Amino acid sequence: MATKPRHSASPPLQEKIVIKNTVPRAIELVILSLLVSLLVYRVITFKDQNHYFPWLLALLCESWFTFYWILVMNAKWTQCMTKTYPERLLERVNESEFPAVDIFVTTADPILEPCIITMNTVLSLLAVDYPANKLALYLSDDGCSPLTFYSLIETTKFAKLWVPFCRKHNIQVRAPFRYFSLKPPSMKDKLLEFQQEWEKMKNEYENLYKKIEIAAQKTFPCDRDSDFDVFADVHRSNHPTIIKVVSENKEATPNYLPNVIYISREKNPKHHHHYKAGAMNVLARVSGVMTNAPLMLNVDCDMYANNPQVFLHAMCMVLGFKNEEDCAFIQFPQAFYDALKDDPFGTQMVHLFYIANGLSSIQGAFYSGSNCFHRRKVIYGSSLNDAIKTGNMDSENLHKMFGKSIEMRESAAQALSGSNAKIENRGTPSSFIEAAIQVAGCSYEYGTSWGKQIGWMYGSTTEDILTGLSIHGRGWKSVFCIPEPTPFLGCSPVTYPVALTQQKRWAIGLLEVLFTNKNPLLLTLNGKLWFRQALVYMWLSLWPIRSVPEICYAGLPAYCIITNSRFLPKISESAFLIPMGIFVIYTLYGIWELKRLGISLRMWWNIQRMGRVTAMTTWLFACPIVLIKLLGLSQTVFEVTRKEESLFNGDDNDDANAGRFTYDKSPMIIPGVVILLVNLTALVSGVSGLVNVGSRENRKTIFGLGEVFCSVFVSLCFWQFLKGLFGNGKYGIPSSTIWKSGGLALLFVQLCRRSSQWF
Ligand SMILES: O=c1ccn([C@@H]2O[C@H](COP(=O)(O)OP(=O)(O)O[C@H]3O[C@H](CO)[C@@H](O)[C@H](O)[C@H]3O)[C@@H](O)[C@H]2O)c(=O)[nH]1
Ligand SMILES: [Mn+2]
Repeated sequence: MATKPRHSASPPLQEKIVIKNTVPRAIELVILSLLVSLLVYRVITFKDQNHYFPWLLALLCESWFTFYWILVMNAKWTQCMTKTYPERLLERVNESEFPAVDIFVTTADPILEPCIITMNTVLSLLAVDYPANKLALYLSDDGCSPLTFYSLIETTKFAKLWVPFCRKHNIQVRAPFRYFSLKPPSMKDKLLEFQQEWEKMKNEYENLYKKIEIAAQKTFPCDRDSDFDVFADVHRSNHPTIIKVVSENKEATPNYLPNVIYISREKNPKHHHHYKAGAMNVLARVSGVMTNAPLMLNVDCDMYANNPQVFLHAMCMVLGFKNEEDCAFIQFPQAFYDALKDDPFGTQMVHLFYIANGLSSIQGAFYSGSNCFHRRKVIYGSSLNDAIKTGNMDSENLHKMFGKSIEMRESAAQALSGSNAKIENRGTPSSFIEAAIQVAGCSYEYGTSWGKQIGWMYGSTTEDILTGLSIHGRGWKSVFCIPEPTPFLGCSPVTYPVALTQQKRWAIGLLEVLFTNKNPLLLTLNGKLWFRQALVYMWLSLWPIRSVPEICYAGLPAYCIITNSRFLPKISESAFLIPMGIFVIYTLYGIWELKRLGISLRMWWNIQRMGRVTAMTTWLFACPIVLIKLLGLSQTVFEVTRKEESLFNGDDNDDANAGRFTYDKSPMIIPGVVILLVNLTALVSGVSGLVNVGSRENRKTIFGLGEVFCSVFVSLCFWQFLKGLFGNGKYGIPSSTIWKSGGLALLFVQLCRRSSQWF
């Protein structure tokens, strides 16, 4: 069923499609009623228990799971999708009236984020199907690396060949490393001209690749000329601002290259630089004074544009909504190239599809940090129906909010009032270098609203979620859209330790959100965040807290077997059907949901299994880390995720080992190993106990099949850790981790034995 057509003569540029969702809703309600029945059963039978402790703990955990299930149901209740029609754009608007877009690419470390990856992202963006005079690409380099700057110069030279080639032959994949790794196009039916140009491009790209590779091996990438002088003796965490206009479209011709600007913002150990959020705010300001486009696209350095029409899809939404309030930002999905088969580490997030579609029926998708078009005025703090929106801010207020730069204040006033649409009349970026350097200074933000009310928000290592939340909190809606082919593709972690680091940062950041003044519940009470949207934000922010009930529940079956008690109804009781029903229906439903997305059974299992493992390892760790931060004892850090140029470029040179778990000394896996050891101990002692029961007539086995089944299930979830206990080299869990975990497991078993006498 489609929503009401627009009352205009021309067909719509975008449409919201509501997807029928009756069966999933019914199943979810069944699961909910079973969960509630289980809680009721527990309360009623509480007094009949010999052991109160496991029963009470199970009741508490299941209450949490029920509450969480309601949050999930709320998030997925109505499924919507937005469809765009870029082919209709030109019927509506003249190309010269397309809004300008400032493109932000962030990179932070040329080693963790190899330059060639960043440069391919840059190339793919310079080559998109959009008038080049409407675009400016800003590369923010938090690594302050001359190599990145050198690579950008060389890449821009190559782009002068590459971009016309892509446009002329309508190439679909415009990141050369991907294009040339595809099967070469069959040349038989191609013109000789194409064949020659293809060969030439391939050679040119190989040259670029080699230049960057050779430069990366030197202490300084090239001869120091005047351009590179500024990089002499800089330290990445202590240096002045460096801004270089690498290429300028002086004549503003639609077919030339977009402006290309390199930025390395000032850093000083005395000033907190706020990681990516800080970089984004500098990008917003520098681009504000230089080009001030009404839209900004932000991508991580590894997210290349895989669909050259992505800007046109975005414009369908920018121009296609009658009320701009319906479209504060446009989020395209985060998808990955060369992703590990079947998602062994559970990092690819495909199962969040239904949540994203569910959000589309509320206030719209989360902002997820990359692949997102923002309206500049929304980033500048504009709320619906307020003075900021109408641009009625006096100069004093502008000063307070945006800082002392006159150029910044003027450009902000223009952006807020919407009068920046015609950027052609501005000077070229290079005429604003001084103003740009001023606003990129590390003390510029003091006493202003940057990071608090405007720009990217500070206070969480998932600045994306916090920033999106603050936008929704001001009443705006957002749009999520998945055109074909997938608009952006990036890297997902290819080793387990990298996945752990990423997951830890997410969990810390999500939990931090709850302790800011943007707590979703506060924003519903005091702001304009919709209640249901707030519940979805709660669902997300509570990920780390979830670790506590999950770990308790995973310990319960072991506890019961060791202490010969139970936390599930006996198999002979009809109430046994309740937990069994939940397990069976939930499992089948999960499989069916993912089947509909074309996901294999194996991948479903990996996602399920890693859901448990991640909750009990990295998420658990996030809780004390955030607590320590709240107590003011330390700061949280943004650790950059390592990107691999190609899956097989790591130290494993064959794909047989791709996706195999490797381990480092990270303490994060300890709780997982403990849970595994405890459950294995329980199973062994349980089975041997069963064997012995006959000989000890007065000792009746109380725990039942349910407990044993759960214990086996938990052990299966940690199967990779079990392999790690016996693995060699990097495939083995380090012995120090095993010893520590063993000790803790032993302690747990002893405590179980003792405690069973007390409860
Ligand atoms: O001090 C910093 C740290 C990071 N970055 C950049 O931030 C981006 C994202 O970092 P990455 O390590 O790739 O994080 P991921 O976990 O892969 O990123 C996801 O999660 C982040 C929030 O945790 C979001 O910011 C990202 O957009 C989102 O893709 C990269 O381009 C980095 O270069 C900086 O510019 N400065
Ligand atoms: Mn990333």
